[in-house]
Amino acid sequence: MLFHVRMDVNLPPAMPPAQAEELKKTERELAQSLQRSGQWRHLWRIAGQYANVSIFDVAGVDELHALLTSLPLFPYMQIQIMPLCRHPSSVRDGDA
Ligand SMILES: O=C(O)C[C@H]1C=CC(=O)O1
Repeated sequence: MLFHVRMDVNLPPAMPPAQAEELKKTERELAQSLQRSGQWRHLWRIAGQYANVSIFDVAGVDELHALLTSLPLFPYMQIQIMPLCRHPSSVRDGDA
């Protein structure tokens, strides 16, 4: 099942820079691992914002929830989720 997810990151201004860098590093490693496994299908930066638009390919909402809450930056993100289904006019076969 595909989900469109928008994540807006808001790190507290008072967070020590070294802690922020460590969080971003561990987030990057996990995000890249999930991309290689195919669960995190697309990852795009929203221009000019500390935010991304992503497409996840997971079994369902429970797996998506577990994945998102496992992200190191999860406590500092606002997340919007849109479940996707195939558009009848899409010329692509399969999903996305
Ligand atoms: O930078 C972000 O958009 C937040 C998060 C998503 C992937 C990653 O490496 O960090």
